[in-house]
Amino acid sequence: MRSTKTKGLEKKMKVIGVLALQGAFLEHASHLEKCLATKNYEVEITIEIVKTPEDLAKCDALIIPGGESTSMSLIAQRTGLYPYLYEFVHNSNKVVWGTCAGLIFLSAQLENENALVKTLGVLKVDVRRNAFGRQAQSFTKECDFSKFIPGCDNFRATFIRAPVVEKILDPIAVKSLYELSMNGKNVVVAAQQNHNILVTSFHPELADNDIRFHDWFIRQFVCK
Ligand SMILES: NC(=O)CC[C@H](N)C(=O)O
Repeated sequence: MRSTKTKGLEKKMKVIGVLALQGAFLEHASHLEKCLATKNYEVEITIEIVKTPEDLAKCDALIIPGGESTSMSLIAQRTGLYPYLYEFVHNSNKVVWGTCAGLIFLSAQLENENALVKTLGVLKVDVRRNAFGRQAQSFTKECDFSKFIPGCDNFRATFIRAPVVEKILDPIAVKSLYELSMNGKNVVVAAQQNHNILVTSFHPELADNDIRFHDWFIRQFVCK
């Protein structure tokens, strides 16, 4: 474990990577920077923009951002990064957070539009892509996440051509954190697998100046 000394106190160091093949990676980096600038954590955190296996090798945690999962998957394969990503996300000592397309990329099973996406297959769920429809059906909803983020009862969650978890394939490993009602049934839009994998259908990185979700991710997953 890497460590650093500040004022005589030994602090563990952790590197949070943001996968930068395509999509909203800069927005995640910006929210993480705001967390580091305004909050105190028990570990020393640095942020790494990840494009190569060398970048990924530095990381303890990885955020896979929103974008287009088909493009993300194809770019990962063409750049040769795919096997390194596969190994990383299947390593239980690593932390991973997939948002939107990142959720799709991590999933074991796709209900639809699966022809061109080679997923990383680690998240034991069945996911429906574009579950709410196309871009025109994208929306922002104020959500009460206080059941798992204390006090966070009014988070403005943005859903952009969002996927949903239609079925949890391993209910021991995967816990639903938040659900929405869709066509008379509940669908999962935030979930955790074991202690180290978080997925959200929505984009906390697009919540203007609201870093509560990223702060919770750092405390709940990265600092643990
Ligand atoms: N905002 C997003 O990441 C959209 C995901 C995209 N609709 C897909 O299926 O890959």
